[in-house]
Amino acid sequence: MISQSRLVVAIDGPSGSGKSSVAKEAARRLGAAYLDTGAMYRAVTWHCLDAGTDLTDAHAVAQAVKDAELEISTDPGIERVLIHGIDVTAAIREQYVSEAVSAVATNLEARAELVRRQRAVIGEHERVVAEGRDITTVVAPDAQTRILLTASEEARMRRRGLQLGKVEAAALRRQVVDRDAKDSTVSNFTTATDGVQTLDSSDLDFEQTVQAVLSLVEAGSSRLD
Ligand SMILES: Nc1ncnc2c1ncn2[C@@H]1O[C@H](COP(=O)(O)OP(=O)(O)O)[C@@H](O)[C@H]1O
Ligand SMILES: Nc1ccn([C@H]2C[C@H](O)[C@@H](COP(=O)(O)OP(=O)(O)O)O2)c(=O)n1
Repeated sequence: MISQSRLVVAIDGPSGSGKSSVAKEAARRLGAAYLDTGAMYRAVTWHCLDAGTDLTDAHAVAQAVKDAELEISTDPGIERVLIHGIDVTAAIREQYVSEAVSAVATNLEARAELVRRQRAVIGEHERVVAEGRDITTVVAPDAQTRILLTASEEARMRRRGLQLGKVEAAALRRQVVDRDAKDSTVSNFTTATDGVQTLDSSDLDFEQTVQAVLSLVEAGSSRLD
């Protein structure tokens, strides 16, 4: 039984490894809040594109992120992201946002601002599952359970292709492999650092992956008892 009240679970991994869907379901079953940090990067990217911010101007991007009024649901049953009061829940998943997001995610000042906000959200909740690229290493390195969720490139491309429906092979590769290559320049989500447990989901189905995460959480909490 997972008994202690304060619980922070940190999950990182590359695109299509199952972070969002698995972390959300694990949060539901743990009665915990859920923080999708990728949605925060996507939302501020949507805002920069909407405002016509030059994504090659690092100073302008950092300023736009600092000024952004961002609200994100932490209820695993409610997916909702607002920026300056505009509901961008669906828009942030569009291909043009996926292809632009690395420009913001590789801006170190923008990252520092979002990391600060992510830590604040995590601090507001007694129990929380947070996922992204740098949660186990930068945002919440003191989390009880830290997991690097991986899957083979082939499995990740297949999953993302099924999720997106009709999408050209080249666009799929840009959204998975090329984006990960850019994002890897600022965060390490390909190899587990000390104390981070690797969970390879290539040969697991969704339910098996959720169960594996819950087992790691259980093992982590029993170590603390
Ligand atoms: N272990 C798994 N086996 C099969 N499909 C999975 C598994 N984990 C996730 N999926 C599916 O793969 C797709 C991508 O998962 P997602 O959670 O969006 O990944 P990420 O957040 O890491 O990019 C989703 O449609 C999800 O339901
Ligand atoms: N903690 C995080 C979370 C996401 N990012 C970046 C990396 C990704 O390109 C974008 C979008 O993240 P998201 O998790 O939605 O990406 P997926 O499409 O689910 O793989 O944000 C990050 O740099 N750090």
